[in-house]
Amino acid sequence: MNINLKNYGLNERFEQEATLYNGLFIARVTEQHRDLYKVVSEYGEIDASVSGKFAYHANDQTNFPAVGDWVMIDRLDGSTGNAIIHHILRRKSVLARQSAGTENAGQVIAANIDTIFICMSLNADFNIRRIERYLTIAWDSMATPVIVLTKSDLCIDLPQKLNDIASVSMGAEVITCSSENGNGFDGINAYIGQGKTIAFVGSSGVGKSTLINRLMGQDLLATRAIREDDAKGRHTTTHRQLLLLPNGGIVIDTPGMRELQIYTGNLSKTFEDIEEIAARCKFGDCSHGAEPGCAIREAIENGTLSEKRFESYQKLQREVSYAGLNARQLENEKLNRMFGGKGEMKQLKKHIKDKNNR
Ligand SMILES: Nc1nc2c(ncn2[C@@H]2O[C@H](COP(=O)(O)OP(=O)(O)OP(=O)(O)O)[C@@H](O)[C@H]2O)c(=O)[nH]1
Ligand SMILES: [Zn+2]
Repeated sequence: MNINLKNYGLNERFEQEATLYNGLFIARVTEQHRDLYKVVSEYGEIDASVSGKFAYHANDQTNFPAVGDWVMIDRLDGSTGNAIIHHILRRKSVLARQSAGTENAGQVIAANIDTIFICMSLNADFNIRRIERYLTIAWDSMATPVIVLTKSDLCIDLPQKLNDIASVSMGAEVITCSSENGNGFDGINAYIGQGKTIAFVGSSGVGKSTLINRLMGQDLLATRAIREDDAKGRHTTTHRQLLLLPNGGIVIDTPGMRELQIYTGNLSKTFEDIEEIAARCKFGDCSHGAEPGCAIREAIENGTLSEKRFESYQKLQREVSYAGLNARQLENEKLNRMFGGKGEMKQLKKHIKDKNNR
């Protein structure tokens, strides 16, 4: 079997890094099941696991391979047993689940994604705070976030909603679409092409599966309507975590992406009370520090809000550090946090600029 890994997103940067590892072969992780991986190499798909040494030195969860990672394996032929993964090539982007407050290391959901489509439906699911959280996760990942407002066929007050979104989108493009009538798919397709890796996040039921099916040109993923019809679960066989789009491009859709939705969804619910109190602060941009008329500090003083709870809320509000920055400043902030080296930074900046100029 001879597979063109460029279709799977292989580029010069990874090819070059791979030359550092003599005698090993480059492959991309297409599936993860606990300790067992599926990877695709030039010779096709093969089962793989990490070497004992690798596991020993990987002191936290984020150092283990994830779907989308480029890895170096010791064989191309599975007839002599699982391939052994010896190295992960440097990740271009990392989508990780934010750990709630504490020192818990994050968990990598997928790696080397170019574009994260943050999906929100224009009817039932519409929630600006949730978009902010997803945006934070996406900016942190180093992938480019694009906001996709789904089910436009069901929306009656689009201008108002677009207005609300504009106040938080911070430079991310906003696309309005409908899988029902196909509107807006040109906007999505602009981010799709050979070797580009994309992913869809968003609450359950916003239409991610429907969208992916439409892009795939076939009903590959069971949408909710089908799952509900199907009490016996005939359609619930696990689907592929990495899909090749018919006209080029790669979709990553792991179970972790689905958990990400639940996780962020819960956060929003969990801190509803604090957001309600904060809405009563005298100043809209109150930092709940020394400002007069701060409803949060008042609530902590009179005991209606626990200080601990407010602290954990603040920890989760990583987006606060982004507030007020424009798109360019945001990119710089991200790059600064991610890289020390100037060369790589320059390269990345150019890359992002090219992307934005498209
Ligand atoms: N009217 C309308 N309905 C849609 C559209 N897109 C999806 N739906 C419906 O919305 C429901 C949920 O869609 P899914 O694609 O299963 O949503 P999902 O985001 O994949 O949900 P999870 O798999 O639970 O994460 C289904 O009944 C779809 O038929 C749309 O553009 N317009
Ligand atoms: Zn306040």
